[in-house]
Amino acid sequence: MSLCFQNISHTYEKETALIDINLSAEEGEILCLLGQSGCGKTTLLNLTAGILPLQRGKILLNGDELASSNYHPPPEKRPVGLVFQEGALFPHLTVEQNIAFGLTNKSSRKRIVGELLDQIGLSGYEGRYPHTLSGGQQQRVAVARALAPEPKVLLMDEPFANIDIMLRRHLREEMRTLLKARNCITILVTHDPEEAIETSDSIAIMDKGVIIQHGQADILYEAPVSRIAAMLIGDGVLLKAQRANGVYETAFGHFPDKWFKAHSSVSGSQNCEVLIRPNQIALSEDLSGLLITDVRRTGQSQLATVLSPEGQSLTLHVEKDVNWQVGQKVKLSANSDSLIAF
Ligand SMILES: Nc1ncnc2c1ncn2[C@@H]1O[C@H](COP(=O)(O)OP(=O)(O)OP(=O)(O)O)[C@@H](O)[C@H]1O
Repeated sequence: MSLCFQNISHTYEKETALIDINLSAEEGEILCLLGQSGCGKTTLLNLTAGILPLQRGKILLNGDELASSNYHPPPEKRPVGLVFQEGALFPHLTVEQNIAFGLTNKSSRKRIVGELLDQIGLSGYEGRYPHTLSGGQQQRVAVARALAPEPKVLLMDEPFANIDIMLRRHLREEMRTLLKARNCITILVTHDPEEAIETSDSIAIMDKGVIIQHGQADILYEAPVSRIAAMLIGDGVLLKAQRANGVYETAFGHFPDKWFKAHSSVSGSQNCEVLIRPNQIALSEDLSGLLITDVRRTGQSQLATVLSPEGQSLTLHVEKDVNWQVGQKVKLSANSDSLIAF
């Protein structure tokens, strides 16, 4: 089974929300749409769910049309489940009635609800009403309700956004296990990079209605196609530079070409930005170098702030093998040839 978006574009009156989206996900895959507010994530979900009619392009499920510009089945006729930011459970229905809401076959109802309650860890909560549940429990019930009719596609729009951070991590793990067991295709919308990395199998990074990069988190981390992609996935700082004669001149020293990935070096002479991920740069003592003005030990690494001769500050994650101190003077060097520039 696969879900395929082909040449999807969408415009709201004057505003273009999606431009020529091409994307696909396979059976059992959790695909995350990651991007800043307003980049078009919810619009793509709504087109898939049937909340919005498709204006251009096609959505195919296993090769068959799920929707196109002249085929628009209503949401209830699509094999698609939907979970919103707020569970939106029916307040007057019990947990059991909420989960069973979309089930038509009475004989299998009890069994399906029982199995789902077990999987979401809420067995015994059948008769409770939504207002007596915590936020996390309500979201679990919302997911169970969406999964009960066994949709082929599950759409989740920031489902953990209103849940506190500790529980959110736990819930993400739980949901990933549940979704993998169900084997449906999940599209998860988030603007939280950590959630995208930890929950999904692949990530589509969106910006201004366009998918700028799609792939596994590690590829996106190591080889982002642009500064926006770089800053959306993983920690890092961007440092202004000018490249000339095989050297990137920065306020914090000269970075030679050999510190950079071969294919990602900016060519010729030009202004650019160097991406520095945690632990890509090492410090070494240099009495005529950059002054360390602050050091914080984070457990995994050290956050060291250095001052350029012109008074600019740069804070970097550096290895914790040397305990750097405020007042020491240092120079920067690359730990490997893995820097990239845009
Ligand atoms: N009903 C609407 N009418 C007009 N413009 C809309 C409508 N819905 C969304 N838009 C616009 O379309 C663009 C994409 O919106 P969308 O809600 O899809 O983005 P998003 O990435 O989901 O944002 P967020 O993360 O804030 O939910 C935005 O510029 C938004 O202002």
